Amino acid sequence: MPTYRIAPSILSADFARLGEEVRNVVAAGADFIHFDVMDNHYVPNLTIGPLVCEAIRPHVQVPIDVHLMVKPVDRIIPDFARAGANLITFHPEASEHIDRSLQLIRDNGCKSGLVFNPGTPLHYLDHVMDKVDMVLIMSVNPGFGGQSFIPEALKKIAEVRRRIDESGRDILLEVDGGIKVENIAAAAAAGADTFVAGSAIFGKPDYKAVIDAMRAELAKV
Ligand SMILES: O=C(CO)[C@H](O)[C@H](O)COP(=O)(O)O
Repeated sequence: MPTYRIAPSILSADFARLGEEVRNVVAAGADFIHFDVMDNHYVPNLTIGPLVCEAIRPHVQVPIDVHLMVKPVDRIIPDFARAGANLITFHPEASEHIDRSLQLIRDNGCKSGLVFNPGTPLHYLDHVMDKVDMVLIMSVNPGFGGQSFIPEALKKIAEVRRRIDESGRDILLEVDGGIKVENIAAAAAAGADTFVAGSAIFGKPDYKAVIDAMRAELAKV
C-alpha cells in the first residue's frame, strides 16, 4: 500500500481559534497542514499570508504545505520559507518562469510543486519533472472551499501517476477540492497519495472520526 497522507485545509478552520484548530487536527491524525494562499487577483478570494504561517508554525510539528494561488509567484516565496513552510506549490500559468520559480523554492529550503486547475494542461510538467517534489491536481476551480469534486480530475490524476512512475522520482501526487470520505478511495485508485480536505474535516465536530474514516477507505484501495 502506498503511504497515504491527509492534509486538512485550514481554509475551513475557525480562524478565531487557529492555533487550537491546527493542534486539534494534527492530534486527530493529519499528516500535513494545507495552507491556502489567495490574493484576490489570481483567484477571486483573499485569505492568508506568511504572517499567519509564522503564527501557526510553533503549534504543529507536521509539514506545512503552502498552496500559492497568487500572481506573481516569486516575490512571496522567500517570505513563506522564512515563515516555516515546508512545501510550496504554485500554478504554472501564474509564473513567468516556471523553472526559476521551482528552483527558487528549493533554494529557500522547501520542497517544490506545481498545481493544475481543472482546465490547465499537464504539458507544464514537461522538462521540469526533476525540479518537482509534488504535483497537485485541483478537483475544483480554485478560490473557495466547499465545492463539489469534478470527476474529470480522476483522469488527470491517472495521467500524472503514469508520468511520476515513468520518472522514477519520489514525487507526491496530491488532490485538492471536494475530497470526502465517500470519494477519497476513487482518488487514491486513480493514483493520488496525498489528500487535501477542508470542509469535510473542519466542517465536522469530530476531526479524528473523519480522518479515521478516510484512512479506512484508503485501506480498501
Ligand atoms: O484550494 C482550495 C480552494 O481553492 C481548497 O484547499 C479546497 O477547495 C479544499 O476545500 P474543500 O475540501 O472544502 O473542497
